[in-house]
Amino acid sequence: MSQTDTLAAADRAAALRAQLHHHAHLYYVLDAPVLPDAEYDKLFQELQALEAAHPELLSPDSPTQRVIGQVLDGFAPVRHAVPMLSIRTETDTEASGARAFDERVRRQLELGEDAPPVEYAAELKFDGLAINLRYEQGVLVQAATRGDGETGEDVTQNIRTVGQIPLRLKGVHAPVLEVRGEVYMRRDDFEALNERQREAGEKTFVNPRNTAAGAVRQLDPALAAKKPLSFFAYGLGEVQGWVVPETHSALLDALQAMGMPVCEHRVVTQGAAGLIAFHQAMGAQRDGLPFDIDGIVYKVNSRALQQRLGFVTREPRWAVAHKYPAQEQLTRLLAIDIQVGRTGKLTPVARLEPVFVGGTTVSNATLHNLFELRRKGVRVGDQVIVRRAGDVIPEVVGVLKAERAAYVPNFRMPRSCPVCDSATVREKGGMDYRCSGGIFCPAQRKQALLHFAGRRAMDIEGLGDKLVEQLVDAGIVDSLPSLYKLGVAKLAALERMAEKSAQNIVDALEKSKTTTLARFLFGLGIRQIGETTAKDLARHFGSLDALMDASVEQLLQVRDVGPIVAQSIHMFFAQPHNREVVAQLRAAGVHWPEGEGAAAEQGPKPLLGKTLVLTGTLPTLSRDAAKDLIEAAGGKVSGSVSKKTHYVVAGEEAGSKLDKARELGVTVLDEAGLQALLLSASSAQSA
Ligand SMILES: NC(=O)c1ccc[n+]([C@@H]2O[C@H](COP(=O)([O-])OP(=O)(O)OC[C@H]3O[C@@H](n4cnc5c(N)ncnc54)[C@H](O)[C@@H]3O)[C@@H](O)[C@H]2O)c1
Ligand SMILES: [Zn+2]
Repeated sequence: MSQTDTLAAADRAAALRAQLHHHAHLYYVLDAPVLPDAEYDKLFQELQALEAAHPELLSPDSPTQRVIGQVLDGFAPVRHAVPMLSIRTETDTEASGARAFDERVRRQLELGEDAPPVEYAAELKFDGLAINLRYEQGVLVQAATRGDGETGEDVTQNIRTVGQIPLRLKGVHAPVLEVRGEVYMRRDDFEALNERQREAGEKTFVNPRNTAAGAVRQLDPALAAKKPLSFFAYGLGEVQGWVVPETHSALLDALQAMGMPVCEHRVVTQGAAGLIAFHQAMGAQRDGLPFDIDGIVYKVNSRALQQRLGFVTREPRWAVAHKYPAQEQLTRLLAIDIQVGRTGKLTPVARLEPVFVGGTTVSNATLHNLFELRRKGVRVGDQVIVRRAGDVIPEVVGVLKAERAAYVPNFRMPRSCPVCDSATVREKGGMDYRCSGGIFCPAQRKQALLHFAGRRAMDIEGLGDKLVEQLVDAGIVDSLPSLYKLGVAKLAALERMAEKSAQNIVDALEKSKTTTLARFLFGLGIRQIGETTAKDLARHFGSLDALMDASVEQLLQVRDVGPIVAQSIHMFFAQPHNREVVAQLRAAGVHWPEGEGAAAEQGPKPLLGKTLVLTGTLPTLSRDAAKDLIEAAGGKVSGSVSKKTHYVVAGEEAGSKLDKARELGVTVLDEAGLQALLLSASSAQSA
C-alpha cells in the first residue's frame, strides 16, 4: 500500500471519528440526533472498514472501540459494577447475518465440523434506552443509564414513574440483584403524545426512542412522568446472593416470575437456521408490534459458553444484533402537494425521491400541517428524514438544513381547494386548513352524502355506508341534488340490490323531501353547524332565504352563535355553488313549512334556561323525541351531569349519570315526571 493511500486513509479516519463523535454527542447526550441512524451506521461501518484495512490507524478513543455517551450535568454519576456494553451489529442480508455469527461462535469455541449445533436464545432488539435497575433485598434502590458503559447517570426518580417497573421484586431478597433492560415508548403512546402536541401547536417528537431517552434523562421527574414509558427486561448486572440460572432463556423466565416485564416474542433454537427463521418471522410481524424494534438479538443460551466466549472491548462475543431495514432514512423532497381528506382537511404531502424505509419503498409522506411544516423548516429540494414505522403513515420528521443550496421560498397553503376550487379556510385558533366546498368537493362527497342522509338530518332510510360508496364510485351520485334523481332501475342495477330494496330507497328519498328547516340546515353539513345550532338558526330566522342573506352581525344575534360559527355560515352561503345546491334541492321537491321556527319561537318556553340530562331508556319516548320536546320548550340537553344541571331524566338501565346526579343532589325525574314538568310549567306560564 502506498504512503499516499495511508495518508488519505488517516485523514478520512480522523474526519469520520470527528463526525461520529459529534453525532454520538447529539444522540447519547442530548437525545436530539440530526442524522437518521442508518446514516450514522454507514459512517460507523466505513470507519470500521478503514481501521480493519489500516490497523495502524486504530486508536483507543475511536468510537469503534468504546461505548460513547457521557453523564449529563445535573445527574449524579453512577459507576457500574459490571460495565454496560454495546452489541455488535450485523446489517447483512437476512440469512448471512445469522450464519456469520454462528460461524464466529463455533470458531471461537473450537467446535469441529460434526459438533452439534450451538443453542441460541433469540429475542427482540427493543429501540429504547438501556437501564440498569439495582435491587437490594428485593427493593429498587437505584436506576442508572448506560452512559459511557463504565459510568452512567442516576435517573432513579424518573424511573420510579414508569409503572411497569416493579419497586419491589416478587420473592427475591438477595442482597444485590441488578436487572438490565430497555425503557421504551409504545407507538400508540407516542402517536397520542404527538397528536396532543400538534393540537396544541407545540413541537412534535421525532421518534419513540429519542422521546423515551429524553424523558428518562429529564431533570424534572414531574415532566418525565407525563411521558408514558414502558419497559422490557433482558439481562443482569451485578448479582450477590442469588443463583443465576444456567441459560439465558431460564434467566428471562426467572425475571418474569419476579414481576419484571419480559417480552413474549422470544425463542430458544439450535444453530443458524433457527435464528434465520425467527428473524424472518418477526420481520413479517414487525409492523404489527405495538413498539419499535430495530432488529433481533441472538445470544448464546448457555451461561457457561458465554463465559468461555467472553468480551472484546466494546461488546460481548456471545451476542449479536441482527438488524432490520431502518425505519428512518434520508431522501430528497421533490415537491409538496395538497391532499384533501374526507372531512375537507387539507394535508401537505411530501413527494419524495423514492426511498427504502421500514421495509418498503416510500415516495409520499405526510407533513401533517402547515405549522409543523414551518416549524421543521422544510423546503422543496431539502434532504429530509422520512420515518415509516408500523401501520402509521410515513411522515417527514426532520430536515438536514445544512444541505440547502439556494434560497427556496416558504411553502404556502393554497387559497382554493386543489380538488374543487372552493375557497380554503383556516379556523381561528385551529391548526388546520379546510376546503369550504362541502358536498360540492368530490373529496368530501361520500362523507357529506352520509351526513345528509343521516337520521338526525334528512333521515333517508337505507342510504348507508355501503350504498353511498357504490353510488359515488359508480359515478351515479355526485351531489346532494343528484340523490333525488335516483330511480328504481338505476338502483336495482347495483350489486347486492334487488328491485324491492331499490323501491324502498326511492320511497325513503320521497319521504325525506318533507322535512324541517332545521334538519335541512343540519344536513347541508356546514362546518360548525351542529344539530342544536341548526335548530336555533331555524327558529331565529324562520326561513331559509332570510338566513342565507343574513350578515355576520345578524347571525351573531342568534342564541349561542359566536364569531366562528357566524363566519362559517356566512362563508358557506356566500359561495354561489352552495346556493345552487340549495336551489336544486328545492327544485327537486325538498320543502319544509316556512316560518315554522319563528312560530315555535313565540310558543311557551317552560324550560327556558334549564339544562337537562337524559340517561337510560325511557318507557315511551325515544332519546331523540325527548330531546326534541325539551328543546321545543326552550330547555337544553347536555351530555354530562354537573352542578349546573337542573334535572336528570332517568329511564331503565341508567348508569353513572344517575349516580352522579344523586351525588350532586340534582333532581331526578322519570318520563312521567318530565311530561308533568312540561305541562305544569307551561300551564303555570300561561296562567
Ligand atoms: N442518529 C445518530 O446520530 C446516532 C448517533 C449515535 C448512535 N446512533 C445509533 O445508536 C445505535 C448504536 O448504539 P449502541 O452502541 O448503544 O448499540 P445498540 O443500541 O445498537 O445495541 C446495544 C443496546 O441494545 C439494547 N437492546 C435492546 N434490546 C436488547 C436485548 N433484547 N438484549 C440486549 N440488549 C438489547 C441495549 O440497550 C443495548 O445497550 C445504532 O443504532 C446507531 O445508529 C445513532
Ligand atoms: Zn374541495
